[in-house]
Amino acid sequence: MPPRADAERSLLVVEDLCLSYRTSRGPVRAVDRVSFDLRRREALVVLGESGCGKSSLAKALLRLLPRNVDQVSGQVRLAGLDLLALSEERLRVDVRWVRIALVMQASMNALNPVVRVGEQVAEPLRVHRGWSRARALERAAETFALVGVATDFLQRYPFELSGGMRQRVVLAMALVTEPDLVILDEPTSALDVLTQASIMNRLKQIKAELGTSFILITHDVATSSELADRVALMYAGQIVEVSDAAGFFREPLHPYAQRLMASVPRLHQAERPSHIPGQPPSLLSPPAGCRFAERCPRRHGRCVEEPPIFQRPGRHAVRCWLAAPGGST
Ligand SMILES: Nc1ncnc2c1ncn2[C@@H]1O[C@H](COP(=O)(O)OP(=O)(O)OP(=O)(O)O)[C@@H](O)[C@H]1O
Repeated sequence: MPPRADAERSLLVVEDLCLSYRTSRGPVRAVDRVSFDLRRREALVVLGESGCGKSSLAKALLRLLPRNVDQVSGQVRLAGLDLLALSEERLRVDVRWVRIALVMQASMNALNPVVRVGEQVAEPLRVHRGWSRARALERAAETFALVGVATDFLQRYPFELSGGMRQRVVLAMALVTEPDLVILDEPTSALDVLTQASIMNRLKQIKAELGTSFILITHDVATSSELADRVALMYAGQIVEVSDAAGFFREPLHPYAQRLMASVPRLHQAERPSHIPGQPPSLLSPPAGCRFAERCPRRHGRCVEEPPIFQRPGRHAVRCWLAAPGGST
């Protein structure tokens, strides 16, 4: 939980957020007591391997939930407004697209194939702000320029665009209403490395120019380092470390974070990258103690108990006994 002074400066404060799904094999707790805060103009990268709960977290923030969701609890406050307590109507009219836009995984493949992309980018302004078609198209053209798409592309259909261009169009759709926060779920994972880098660069410029905050969800350490001011590392439904990005990439404290960084290939590095042996635990029946213990080279007796979140100086928190006061991180 962020200290009070931080909470007051935050755009988004998430506390003890939990989400579970009903399945035929029992409840799956995909998001388990997740807490973090995000300031204006900040980019938080939620990093973690496939299945750790990143997309579920994004959906829980905006209550865009599949039917088999069993339970959502905790708090999500956007500038003081409690999103989990808000009526569905207010969430739809006042928050989604208007204040928080979500770009879902693979959404560049979900553009309407028979509508010109300019019209699709203009649509959120017509629906959520009631703007005329002409005014909305004018703003769509400005937003195309912002994301690096030539304005004559407004007239094109999705199939006439490359994957990178389609992804920029989807970003334009998220940015056109000038929301406070844009959540991007794996926005570039289907694209080649150069296109990924160019889109990340563009997001950085947009953050500086418009003051937009971002939550970027990814499994890719390299992509995440480009935009991140802060990093929240997820493992088996929980955030295990949240830290400023520079500190995280230089000297992560959680043993999972350390192993993850050691698994990333680097130039000018003598040792070969090492993969992390084993698998994350099933979210149907996670272990009672630390969830990483089974794969952890620094496991010790205390790890049979679940570690709480230990606050470190700065806005740094670690869910590991080694980070306890007097511990050896
Ligand atoms: N609708 C659902 N019903 C049941 N279980 C689900 C549902 N959606 C996700 N899960 C489960 O919840 C867990 C977290 O999934 P989630 O998609 O949030 O992870 P992720 O980190 O985003 O992974 P990926 O990047 O592969 O999508 C996984 O065990 C997944 O199987």
